[in-house]
Amino acid sequence: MSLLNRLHTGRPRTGVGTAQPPFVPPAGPQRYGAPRAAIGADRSHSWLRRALPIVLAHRPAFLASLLLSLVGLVVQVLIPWVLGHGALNAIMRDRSSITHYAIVLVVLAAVAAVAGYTSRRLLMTTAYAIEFDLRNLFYAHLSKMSFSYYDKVQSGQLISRANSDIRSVQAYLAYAPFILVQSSMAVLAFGLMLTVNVPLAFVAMLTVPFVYLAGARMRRVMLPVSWLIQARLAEVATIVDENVSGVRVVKAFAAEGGQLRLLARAAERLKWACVRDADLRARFTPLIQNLVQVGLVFILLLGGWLVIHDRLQVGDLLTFSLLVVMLQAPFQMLGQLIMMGQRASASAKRIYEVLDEHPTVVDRAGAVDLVSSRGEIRFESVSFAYDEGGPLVLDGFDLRLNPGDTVAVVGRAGAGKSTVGRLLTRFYDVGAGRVLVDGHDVRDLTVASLRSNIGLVLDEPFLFSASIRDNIAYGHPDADFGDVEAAARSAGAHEFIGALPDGYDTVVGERGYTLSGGQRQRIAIARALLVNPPILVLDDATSAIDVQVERQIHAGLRERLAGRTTLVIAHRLSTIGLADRVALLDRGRVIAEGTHQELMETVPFYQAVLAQVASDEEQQDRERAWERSRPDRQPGDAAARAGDSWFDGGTEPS
Ligand SMILES: Nc1ncnc2c1ncn2[C@@H]1O[C@H](COP(=O)(O)OP(=O)(O)OP(=O)(O)O)[C@@H](O)[C@H]1O
Repeated sequence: MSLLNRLHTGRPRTGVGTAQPPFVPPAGPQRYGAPRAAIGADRSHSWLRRALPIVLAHRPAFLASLLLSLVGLVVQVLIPWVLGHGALNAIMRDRSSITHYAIVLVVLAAVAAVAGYTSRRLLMTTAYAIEFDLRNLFYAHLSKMSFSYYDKVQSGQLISRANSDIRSVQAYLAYAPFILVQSSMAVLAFGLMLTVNVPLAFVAMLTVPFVYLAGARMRRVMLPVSWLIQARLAEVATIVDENVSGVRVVKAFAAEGGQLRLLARAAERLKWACVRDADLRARFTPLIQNLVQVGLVFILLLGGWLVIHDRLQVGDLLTFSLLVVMLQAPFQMLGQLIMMGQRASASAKRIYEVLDEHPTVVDRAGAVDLVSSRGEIRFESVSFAYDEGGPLVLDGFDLRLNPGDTVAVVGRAGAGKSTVGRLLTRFYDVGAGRVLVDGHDVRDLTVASLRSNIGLVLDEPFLFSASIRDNIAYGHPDADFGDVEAAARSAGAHEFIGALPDGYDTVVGERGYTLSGGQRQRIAIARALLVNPPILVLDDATSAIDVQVERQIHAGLRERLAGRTTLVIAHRLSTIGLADRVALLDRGRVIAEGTHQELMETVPFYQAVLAQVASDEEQQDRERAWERSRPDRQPGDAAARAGDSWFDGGTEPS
């Protein structure tokens, strides 16, 4: 039994089923699961309120941490109070009581230490759990977004939002309540002051309204700067990302200098924003922190006067001075909290900008699964533009493929050939008309089931930094080695893979750049064949393969294509040979259909298109010759690099 047939057994040949229920994370400990909560959907709410469900999802550990921090705090505040009393008692009344007070102080210090450690440990764990949830949420959202979204965004922007923005939101969500609890030390200290001397307690707090005013001003001026920093961090990330992904183009054009200047300019702009931020911090932070010290001056003045006039005990004055110093730490933290809050607010808005975008291609209510398609495809009066109100790429496009047909779509460059394949797979939805598979509008089918019935091979295949075997088995990870090898043979890849140092275990470099363009394409064809889809779309899938090798691949493919519906987006003369029928595309519609021979004989425009294709091929041949002469294609290097130990500091979770 062939691989093709084997993979089909056990499933009905054709039909539709009910839509799959939404993904439910597996039960049990959520170590690597879906995020525990989502960001609030109401955009009119503040960023903090929208983020609250994520924090609340970690309530037990979070509350325990806050409670312990409160315990530690109360004990810390009690220490000066006990000290003041101890001093007073020992000096004025009973000297022997000093031992008793010393023991109480040691016990209090021990309780404060244990509570402090445990609360911090719990807080850190919660902080990273929040970060984990935020990042998963962000990635899960990105994975749902449609192609039209990725057409517009820069990957550097997304990377920066997934990293530094999430980090600053996490820091605030986790630490703000902790800092607020710590700041309640000020309230406790004030309460104790009131029990000692009421007028003196109010004098100690004289400067607090000024602290509030300075804090409010600081918040106002820091928000735009925080936003600017995050935006410029993303700008730098984008340039670095483009330089790394596009390093071959940069080097081919000897444009390193220009790119460095571009990066330096972005880094300079980032530096300016950071310095502005530091300047504002330097102005406001000491002001907020030291206003409290001014209170100490008033305590000493009034307290000293009261002691001299026997209206206050020396021990009470000592307690007061210690309590005023205790006020300082919360106010220091308050300054920090304001800064963190401004950065988190800017970052949250940048994250929400992504999360508030909705995918345009989604499962409709009542969508059904396409199960083992027969492979009947129809495009009916399809019109499509990439941008709303933009030029129509397809305009009244009609095409029919019966089960088992192999049809090539041919047209000038930019005529819309690849767009036809993208509409079939619902990378985009049609503007008007319908695309039908087995008689079902593709919009009435679940996206996942539709795509699992279609194998798509693109002219620029993306390979992952993994072994060749894993790359081929990407869509079918459980496939046994025999099937992987059979798919590779059909794609004409087996021989060159066998010649690599580690054969199928050879790890390819990022995006598969350690292989030639033609080798990458053959692996991509094998990857699609292994999934064994009833429908195959070959979008210029052999463009980088020598004509000789392509002929061999065609022989293997023909065997595989039998009984399967194949749409060939043909940019090459030789590829057209794979098809039984050709559809000629011009100005968004099919203007002629027939065999290659019929069109050659009867349609002069077809001849003109093929003449253009031939001239493009010559250019591609020249580029391929250059690619072959590149010195940086060393498959063995990638394997060696992949074997490098990158982490020695512990055991990573598997
Ligand atoms: N993601 C996109 N966003 C906006 N316009 C696009 C997008 N992709 C393609 N286009 C435009 O749509 C038109 C058709 O593109 P398509 O890739 O389908 O043409 P093609 O016939 O396959 O071209 P080629 O033979 O050069 O690969 C082109 O004008 C192209 O500029």
